[in-house]
Amino acid sequence: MISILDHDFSQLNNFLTILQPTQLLILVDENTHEYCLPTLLGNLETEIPFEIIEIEAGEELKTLETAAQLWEILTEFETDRKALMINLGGGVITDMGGFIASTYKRGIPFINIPTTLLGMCDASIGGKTGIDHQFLKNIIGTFAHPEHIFVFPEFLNTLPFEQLRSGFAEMLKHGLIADQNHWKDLISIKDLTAENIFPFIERSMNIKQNVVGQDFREQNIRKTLNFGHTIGHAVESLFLLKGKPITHGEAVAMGMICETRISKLQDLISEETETQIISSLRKFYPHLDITEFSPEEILNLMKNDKKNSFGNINFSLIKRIGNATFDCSIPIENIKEALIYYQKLD
Ligand SMILES: NC(=O)c1ccc[n+]([C@@H]2O[C@H](COP(=O)([O-])OP(=O)(O)OC[C@H]3O[C@@H](n4cnc5c(N)ncnc54)[C@H](O)[C@@H]3O)[C@@H](O)[C@H]2O)c1
Ligand SMILES: O=C(O)C(=O)C[C@@H](O)[C@H](O)[C@H](O)COP(=O)(O)O
Ligand SMILES: [Zn+2]
Repeated sequence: MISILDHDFSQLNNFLTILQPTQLLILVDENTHEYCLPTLLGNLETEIPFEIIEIEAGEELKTLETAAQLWEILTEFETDRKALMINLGGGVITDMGGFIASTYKRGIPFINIPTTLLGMCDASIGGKTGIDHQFLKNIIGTFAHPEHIFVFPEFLNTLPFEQLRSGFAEMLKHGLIADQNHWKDLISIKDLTAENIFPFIERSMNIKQNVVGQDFREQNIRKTLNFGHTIGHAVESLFLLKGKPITHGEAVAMGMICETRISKLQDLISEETETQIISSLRKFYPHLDITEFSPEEILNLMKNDKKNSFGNINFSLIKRIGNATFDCSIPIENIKEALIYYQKLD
């Protein structure tokens, strides 16, 4: 269940009164500690004891090492199964916090309070939790729904532009895979500001919720939410590995350009549609220099994509704007051609 709330914390307070957890564990990173926690604490009306757990910000921390530290902290706090984890942050915090909560003592309840655009429109919804391992994105994780998602759009006021643009990529993806009008609305935005994006956030949340509602464990249609991620995740991992992390949304935007090209190479879309999608994405996202990565390196990482089966790299592709398909096994030559095409766009 999702509640979008305009500085109204009463629903959250009522939720806590009804649930009566034994303890609150509020997971934050250094930035959400500074920018979001004071608002949350200033509005919580509860006698339930709480602990603040802070980790450093960034994808680099979404690891097994951090997970082990967090599990240890919970045992030190003697956290029991009736405690509630509150994930206050972006996708790193909700992925990591959801993973810790869903595995500690085989699972304690958790709620997500997303503080980034990406978290609000995508990561906090749908119950995919997890961590990266050996630079493979989300390779260890669980499917576990939060008890509730509380969205306070005011948290976007302190979000840096690059992070807003990152979340916007997932919104564009929602338009491309499920709703032509949403895509049109989004690409018409001239200036990417929280104020301009705000009217379209709920539509993105609904698209994600609707898809997840049909296929929680990603056996079929949920794979369309992974459009842009087969290549995007591999490239995101490589930048992380080289110590030059990029945002998830930048990687997904690059992945969507390549996977749109693949959709064309597979004759799923016309040249006109291909051009429209790629030129719109390029308007919002700077070109990524991937020349230091060979196509083989990228392909190698894609071998561990979670959508693969029987040794095939399976893609989710576009059939038309607002409609996607999945489980498309693509010849290696076409994948390489799309990567070379992207390099030449610079
Ligand atoms: N589970 C899912 O369905 C899902 C979906 C999409 C992405 N993801 C994952 O989410 C992660 C990316 O999430 P993200 O983009 O939110 O990154 P993030 O959590 O790293 O947040 C981005 C940056 O913004 C800062 N920040 C957060 N809220 C802020 C605020 N209100 N004001 C100022 N700064 C703030 C953070 O400290 C961080 O530095 C990736 O690991 C990605 O794989 C998961
Ligand atoms: O919720 C989903 O399903 C998605 O694919 C949404 C993606 O935007 C998100 O990045 C997700 O974490 C990717 O999942 P993964 O299974 O490819 O790790
Ligand atoms: Zn994503």
